[in-house]
Amino acid sequence: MALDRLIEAIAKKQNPTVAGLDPKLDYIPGDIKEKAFRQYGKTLDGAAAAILEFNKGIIDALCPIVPAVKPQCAYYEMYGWQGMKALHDTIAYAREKELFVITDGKRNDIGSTMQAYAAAHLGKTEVAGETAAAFGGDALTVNGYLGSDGILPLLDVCRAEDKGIFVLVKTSNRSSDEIQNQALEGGEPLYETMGQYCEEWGEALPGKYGYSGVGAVVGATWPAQLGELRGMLSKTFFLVPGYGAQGGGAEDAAPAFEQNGLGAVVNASRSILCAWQKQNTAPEDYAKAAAKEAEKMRDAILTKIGRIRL
Ligand SMILES: O=c1ccn([C@@H]2O[C@H](COP(=O)(O)O)[C@@H](O)[C@H]2O)c(=O)[nH]1
Repeated sequence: MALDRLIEAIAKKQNPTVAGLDPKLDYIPGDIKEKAFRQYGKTLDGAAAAILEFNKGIIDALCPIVPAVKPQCAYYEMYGWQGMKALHDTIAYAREKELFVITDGKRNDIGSTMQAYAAAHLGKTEVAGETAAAFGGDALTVNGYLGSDGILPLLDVCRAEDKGIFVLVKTSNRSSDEIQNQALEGGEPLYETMGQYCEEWGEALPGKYGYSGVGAVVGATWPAQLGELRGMLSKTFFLVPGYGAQGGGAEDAAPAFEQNGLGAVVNASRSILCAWQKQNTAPEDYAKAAAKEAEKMRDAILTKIGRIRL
């Protein structure tokens, strides 16, 4: 089961974090952009070339440190098909370096359309009897708020292709309580019900460490809810965004973990990608600065949760 691979990588590297690859052009050193623009002009091709070179530098520096990366589709889609090619090439490069790839697409739709998303991001696409993996990540973030028919098609693909999903349960953004905290008939907040669905959907994808292939997204910006959901959802592994730029810290993320240090992987994107700007590092050392920031994040979380034991 795919999340077993993530869990093993977390334990091997003693690092329960994932580096987000959200490569805005503003975060990319001038030299990389100028080189790409000289070759392709200030065009979508030029932007995509700069993004790919930047990402490769980040991946090279981070692959001994982090178990996983999380490219956010939006930052690639905004550069058209050229950006989507950079997403494809980034995923392929990260997997070559044996990193677990969580594609952050937050996809959802009716069942038939979900089959297409499942093929695109987790499985294979059929072309006249031949098949090919379109993007080839290891897991995809999805929105469960359309209900089971939007999730079930993914589970078949996850089982067949050894992939996983992370379902939005309690998102990190400030206004997530407007809808996700609404009390249902029994008085429980909506996010709890979504969490229970993750446990139910996960029964189809059991894993060897007690967690299923259906994970939940729960923000580090909501530590009380993180702890509450950790207590309720014993088989659901958490993807925890909101660390760093959104204000969450190690203490906030800690309730996502069990006593053995398992249970969650914490994401940071901007704080890692922009570390060179914050630390006032020379632009050519952007990847070293990212590695330093990733180590700092790892150490801060390990100080709170202790050694990770399988
Ligand atoms: O609840 C959610 C779900 C996803 N995200 C995504 O995670 C990263 C966070 O980036 P930072 O720069 O570390 O804030 C980004 O891709 C979001 O789209 C989230 O923040 N919250």
